[in-house]
Amino acid sequence: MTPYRPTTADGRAALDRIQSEPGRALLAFDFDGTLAPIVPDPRDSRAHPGVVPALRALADRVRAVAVVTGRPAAVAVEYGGLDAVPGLTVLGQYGRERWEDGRLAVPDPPPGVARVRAALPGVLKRLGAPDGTWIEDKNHALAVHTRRTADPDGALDLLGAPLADLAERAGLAVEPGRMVIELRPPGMDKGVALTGLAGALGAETVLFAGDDLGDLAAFDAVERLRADGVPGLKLCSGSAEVVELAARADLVVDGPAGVVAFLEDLARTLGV
Ligand SMILES: O=P(O)(O)OC[C@H]1O[C@H](O[C@H]2O[C@H](CO)[C@@H](O)[C@H](O)[C@H]2O)[C@H](O)[C@@H](O)[C@@H]1O
Repeated sequence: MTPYRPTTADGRAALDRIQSEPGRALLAFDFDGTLAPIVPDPRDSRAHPGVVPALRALADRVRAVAVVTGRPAAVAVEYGGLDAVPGLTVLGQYGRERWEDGRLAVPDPPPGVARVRAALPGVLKRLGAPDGTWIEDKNHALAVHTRRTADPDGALDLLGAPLADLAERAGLAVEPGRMVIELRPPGMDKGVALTGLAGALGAETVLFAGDDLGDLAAFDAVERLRADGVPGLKLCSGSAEVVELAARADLVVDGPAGVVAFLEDLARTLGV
């Protein structure tokens, strides 16, 4: 008997279905904050040590396991050691990139990304961005991180409106996240990515686990799938930093360690 009981009837129905018919289920996960603990420098991010064993155990029993991340797909694979999970799909850059079996499909970035890349250092200087502000260049997107400044929230307040203006002039979208503002191509989000993957796989049940604002689009997608008769479970990797996801989730666990414990329990329930 599993100790995990979703607080919603829809969530309980979905978890029951995953347990009774795992071969029809898609299990999809965000990376940072869900599979990997949050760390000050994004380059130091690594999956929780329990992630790969748990995903490997489940991969043989379910229809598919996927990671849907704002990271470049290859970076998530490297930082997560995810190439050890057989059959895993990684949709990177909010679904623009696809990694499978060591093969990576990446479209060209739109020209606005190069314009933002050229302008961003000058914009941050003019605004007086505090020490510790860091630009992460993801090739398809630029992320401005404030976690390592003295006042991360204050820095986000200072930078938010001007970066939104810069993104708009370059034809890019703004993606706010945990102590970060991303300027990225519009037209794709984790909901579009998850819906497309679930449809392509013919998944009859979907679980999505996330922790950050960019994961709300995937929660929206789970709700749309439910309305179409596909049971879905919204799992939140909870933190004090983001409360919006917990409010929308069927089940909240305590950060990446809680996600791993949930996956280990699911694997035990499935007899693997
Ligand atoms: O979609 P995700 O897999 O959750 O990726 C979202 C962004 O995560 C990374 O930033 C976050 O994690 C860092 C490492 O723990 C942390 O330092 C930072 O404050 C967080 O915002 C990543 O750097 C971004 O590129 C991702 O888009």
